Amino acid sequence: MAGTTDTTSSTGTPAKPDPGGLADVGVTGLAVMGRNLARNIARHGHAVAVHNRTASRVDELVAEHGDEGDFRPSHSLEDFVASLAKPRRVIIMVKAGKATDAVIDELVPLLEEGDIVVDAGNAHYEDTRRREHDLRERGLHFVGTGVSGGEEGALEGPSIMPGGSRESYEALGPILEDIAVDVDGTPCCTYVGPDGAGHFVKMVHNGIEYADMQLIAEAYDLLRQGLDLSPAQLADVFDEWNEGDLESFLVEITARVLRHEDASTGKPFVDVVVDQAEQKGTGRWTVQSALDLGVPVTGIAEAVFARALSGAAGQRKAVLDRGLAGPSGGRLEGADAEGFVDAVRQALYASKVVAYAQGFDQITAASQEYGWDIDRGMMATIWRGGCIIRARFLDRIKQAYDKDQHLASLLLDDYFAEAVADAQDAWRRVVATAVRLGVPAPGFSSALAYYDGLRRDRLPAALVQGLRDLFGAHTYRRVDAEGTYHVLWSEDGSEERQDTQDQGSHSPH
Ligand SMILES: NC(=O)C1=CN([C@@H]2O[C@H](COP(=O)(O)OP(=O)(O)OC[C@H]3O[C@@H](n4cnc5c(N)ncnc54)[C@H](OP(=O)(O)O)[C@@H]3O)[C@@H](O)[C@H]2O)C=CC1
Ligand SMILES: O=C(CO)[C@H](O)[C@H](O)COP(=O)(O)O
Repeated sequence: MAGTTDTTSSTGTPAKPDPGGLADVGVTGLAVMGRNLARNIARHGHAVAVHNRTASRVDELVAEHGDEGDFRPSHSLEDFVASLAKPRRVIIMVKAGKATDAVIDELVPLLEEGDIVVDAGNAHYEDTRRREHDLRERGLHFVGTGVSGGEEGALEGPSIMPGGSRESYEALGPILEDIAVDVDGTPCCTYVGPDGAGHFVKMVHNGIEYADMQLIAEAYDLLRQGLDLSPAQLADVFDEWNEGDLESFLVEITARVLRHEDASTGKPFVDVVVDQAEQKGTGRWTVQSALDLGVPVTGIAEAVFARALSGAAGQRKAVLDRGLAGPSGGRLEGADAEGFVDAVRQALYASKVVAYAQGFDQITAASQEYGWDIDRGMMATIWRGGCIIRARFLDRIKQAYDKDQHLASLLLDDYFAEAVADAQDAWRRVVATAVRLGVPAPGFSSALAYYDGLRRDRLPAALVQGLRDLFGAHTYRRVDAEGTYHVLWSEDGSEERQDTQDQGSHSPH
């Protein structure tokens, strides 16, 4: 019963708040995300204890929204912990990194065995693994959970990706599923896997978010440069695309941003914004992790590098001042222009499929590496609503993994294989046009290169292996025999088998 020691009925239904009793759950860190998450929890009938380092945020929350539910404000962590029913469920929603460690250090001595500490910020999954290990040793559950949806999602229903122990999910899951957004009767929240799994999946979500936005930006740039369409005309194009396979939150808000006019100048808003994309780091983390796991996430990497290039202001100015050669440029005319808008739509869709396929490959690799046993179909399910990358085609991804849990690549699923096959002529045309016009489209072109690489029977990696063997005796394997080999490049050019003593020093071939 809420307000005593138990907050959910045996069916997992939230119980009615008891104003005199203890709180069901606590949130510390009441900036935009924590404040809205606490309001969401309270609106769902749970008594929520609220705390923030700077006490005024607590008072503001209660003054402005106290009538939305049962808030239990505290100005000290001691009072905050004392106001919670046991096992205590504490959600930390503060700045990722040192701030999270500082809050955990202060919180842990106040807790008891069996209590649950939830980090709902954007933590690095390696930090989460470390914290989970340390807190487990002290008898506490540590749940690293991804929360996506931004300020509005936190309030109206985010997508939630919790990791940690299964046992902790038993106690926490009902509240999280309650506040998560619902799509077709399914909450966008599920248990992801042990220790850092939740934060890993959130990190990849953000990486895909970077790739998605880069592709959208390239589509906009190509159409603006190639066809001279205005931002307002492009807003209509994105609106139309949002009616079809590309339907997604990011495409929807692209139309809004492109249609928006700057109040002080009357110019299109997009033309008064400094063209340097910033980043808080989750995209970079995704690429760093992918490098360690050996998974090509070219779409995400190109997006991170494109932001870095945009931010290299000094270098860009120096190049602009000097002027570097490019194509004569010009707009697309006649047959070149005909059908180009739709070609870009198809290129965007195909490139997006590649970016998601790569992101899911990274989840697969990490799940194997860390023994997380992540259900990829469920990840697609909980990304269908609430989060920034929510999109119609996540239903298709869910269906693909429902059909084959061991699918080696999303590109192999019949639906996606056919969709990309249908789009490929347009995709090639768009990439070729971008090259011809000198419009940078690293997302589109790297996605196509990845697709073509994956399709190839033989790759030039064979030559790379030969070069490595020549300059560094790094060895190679043969297509027609087991073992590893080395050519005696500086002797008579004969081949040696390297991996077995008893095979003799020269290859039988
Ligand atoms: N903003 C967004 O759209 C999203 C954010 N996130 C993640 O959610 C978390 C919260 O984000 P957001 O709401 O934007 O807030 P911020 O990331 O701006 O963090 C501000 C909060 O952190 C607290 N804080 C900072 N340092 C400390 C410290 N040393 N000790 C105690 N508290 C500290 C602040 O307290 P004080 O008021 O005292 O300064 C404040 O409550 C972050 O991890 C973020 O990455 C996740 C998804 C989306
Ligand atoms: O977590 C998020 C959504 O789920 C944020 O949108 C993300 O932090 C934005 O990242 P960046 O500032 O690096 O673009």
